[in-house]
Amino acid sequence: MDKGHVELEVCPDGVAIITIHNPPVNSLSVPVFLGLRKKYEEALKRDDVKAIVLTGAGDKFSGGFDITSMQGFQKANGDDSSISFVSVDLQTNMVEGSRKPSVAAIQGLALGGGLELAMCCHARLAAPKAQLGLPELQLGVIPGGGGTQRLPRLIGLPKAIEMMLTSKPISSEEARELGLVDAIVPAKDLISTARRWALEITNSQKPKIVSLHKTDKLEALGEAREILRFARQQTMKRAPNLFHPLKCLDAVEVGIVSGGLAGLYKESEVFRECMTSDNAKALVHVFFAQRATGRIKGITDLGLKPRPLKKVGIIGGGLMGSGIATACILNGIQVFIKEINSDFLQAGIDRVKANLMSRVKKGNMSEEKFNRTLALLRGTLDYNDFKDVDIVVEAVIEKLPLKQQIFSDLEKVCPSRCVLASNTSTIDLNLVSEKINAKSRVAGAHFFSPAHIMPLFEIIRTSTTEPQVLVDLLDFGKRIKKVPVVVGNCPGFAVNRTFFPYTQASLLLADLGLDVYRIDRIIAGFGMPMGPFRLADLVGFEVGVASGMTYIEAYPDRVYKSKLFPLLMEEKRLGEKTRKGFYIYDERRKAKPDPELRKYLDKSRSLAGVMPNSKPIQLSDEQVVEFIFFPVVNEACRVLEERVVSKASDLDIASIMGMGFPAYRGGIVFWADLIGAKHIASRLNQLYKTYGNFFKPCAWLEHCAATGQPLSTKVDNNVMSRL
Ligand SMILES: C[C@H](O)CC(=O)SCCNC(=O)CCNC(=O)[C@H](O)C(C)(C)COP(=O)(O)OP(=O)(O)OC[C@H]1O[C@@H](n2cnc3c(N)ncnc32)[C@H](O)[C@@H]1OP(=O)(O)O
Repeated sequence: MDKGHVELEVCPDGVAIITIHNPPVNSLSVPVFLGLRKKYEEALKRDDVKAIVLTGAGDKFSGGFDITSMQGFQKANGDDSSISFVSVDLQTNMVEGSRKPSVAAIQGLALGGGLELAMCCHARLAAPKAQLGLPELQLGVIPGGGGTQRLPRLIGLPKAIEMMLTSKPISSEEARELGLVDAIVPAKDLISTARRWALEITNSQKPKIVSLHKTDKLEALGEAREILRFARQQTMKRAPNLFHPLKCLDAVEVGIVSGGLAGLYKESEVFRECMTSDNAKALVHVFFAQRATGRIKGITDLGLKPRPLKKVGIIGGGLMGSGIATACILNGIQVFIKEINSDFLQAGIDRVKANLMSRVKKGNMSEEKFNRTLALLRGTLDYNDFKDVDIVVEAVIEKLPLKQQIFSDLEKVCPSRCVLASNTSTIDLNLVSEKINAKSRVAGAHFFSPAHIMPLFEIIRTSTTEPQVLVDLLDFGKRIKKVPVVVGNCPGFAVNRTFFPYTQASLLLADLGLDVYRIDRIIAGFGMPMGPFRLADLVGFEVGVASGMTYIEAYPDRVYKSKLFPLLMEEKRLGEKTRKGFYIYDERRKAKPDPELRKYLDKSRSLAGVMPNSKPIQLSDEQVVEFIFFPVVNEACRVLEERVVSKASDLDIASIMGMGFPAYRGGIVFWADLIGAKHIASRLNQLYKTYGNFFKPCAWLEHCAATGQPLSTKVDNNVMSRL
């Protein structure tokens, strides 16, 4: 596979243009670094070269270090000898330390190692709207090409720390204001201006700035230490399970206390250490897995192109319908929302307005943009406006006859090319489409609530869904900035099905005498956005119980039926919306533990009768995590076994985007493989002996435990059989 190269062209004015070629983002692979060294050696040696312009081919400077090689280094257990020359020998001594000035001509993006390379140059010119940033932390590593040293010296510590810790890029315009970029130049004039600039540095008409030696933007030592102390505190609060952000701050501090070069050595040491951490492996896996969800054998490799998408029809303006409508109009797609009467319609439109207004209130949307966005929404009480829609998403209550009627109507009124999708989360799509002829146009479009915020978009294919329909829905998902994952048609589809044991195992633990608030603390400490009981309050018990019933009916061999929900519901404790569930809520919806919960727990425990000798069981935090997540892994294995997803990494992404499973653990299957099937199966077998079938390991898990095969290898042939 071509891993890129570097070209050198010497112009008549004595400027050498060194260009990185490695599409699509000019990433810095080993051959690119070797090429840079070779071309720099040549340019520095040649008498006809007075100055250098460094740039990227096409419309991008560089997207940074080649992340595929990072996976290679991880597999080689951190052996990075092939790039150990980069930070000091190439970038610091050869580029930055050279007598001949270098000017970076930045277009499109300069991220990670790309920006680090640019910061070694003696000036940086950027085309408008380029993106500049150090996003390494989101890959579980730290900037390893001098970023921890040069960025603070160029723009000051607070902003540099913010850019590194958040991984968020800034625009060329902001970079110019901060001093990271010396001038903004129209793209067409970028190279010619950079050439002139480089010659002016040679002629001492412009300063030759060595970033690593700059001190004017650095705070005094005492102040710098205070800034770092505060950043560490915030980091520990925000990401208590991650060590690499703290390590990044350590590298910054060494540079401030002992000088830039000492900082570079510290940075290299930390970079190597982080690269082989489980978190970096997980986050790099997530980077590629997320981009792979849209590639499905037998669907996206058929040469089909998405059909034009201008108008979407949505049936139902409830919570889901209004959320889906919001996601569409936010991304420029016209929406017709249909309701059964004008009151419901108005309520639906008001929900969309409220969704948009919350952006305005947070300062993320102007009034003008609010009005422009809302103008894309139309309400209707009949199907007249559905004559030219491209996709319809039905989002009404979970009643099969109603859905069947709607699909019959849609088949009559919508154009024959129109995709007919249902947002059902529990009903078999084959039943939804049973009464229509156009079964090939039917698919599931399962959003997660709130639909305009949650990133996952499950696309459900039935045995009759045409590939073209899936290609259209994949495109729709991308257009509305979701991560689309195509899954098979089974109760709960991929995500809800995999996670149904999550709530049930938690309920069993509660019936075994564990404190529900402790369970929530442990699970939130593991990295979930909130614990299972807080989540149940948020979702609402009525919804929770209805979906729980689906699994009890579909998978009766492996469910746990607790009485806790019904007991709470009898007293109208329905969760956050009634301000009483497992927690009690004040007017600002802040959750507080409720001492009254005890009586419901006692009753549920006595009805369940699972506590040995009526005494609570004792479990460590780690055992609680295993008790709750190992049954989830077990169900994930069944999902793989039945080929509900086309590859294990799709389930990883679905668990992260749909359930909030921590990305730095790589997703449910990746995490399980790090632990190993052997330990998981053995623990589940112990629990199975004590508590029964709910924990019985499935065949695929047992097979992997016996053979050492990774769980993720199940669906490597990318064929879905469960449709
Ligand atoms: C030593 C250093 O300090 C360490 C580092 O530099 S670590 C790397 C730091 N850089 C990054 O984190 C940038 C990662 N990339 C991105 O954020 C985005 O890809 C981007 C903003 C560059 C482009 O986004 P977008 O236009 O939406 O395209 P996107 O689909 O993400 O990427 C296009 C292709 O380039 C690949 N790609 C992007 N950045 C890459 C990189 N740094 N290395 C290898 N491949 C990369 C993607 O995998 C994708 O490949 P595919 O088409 O086969 O799926």
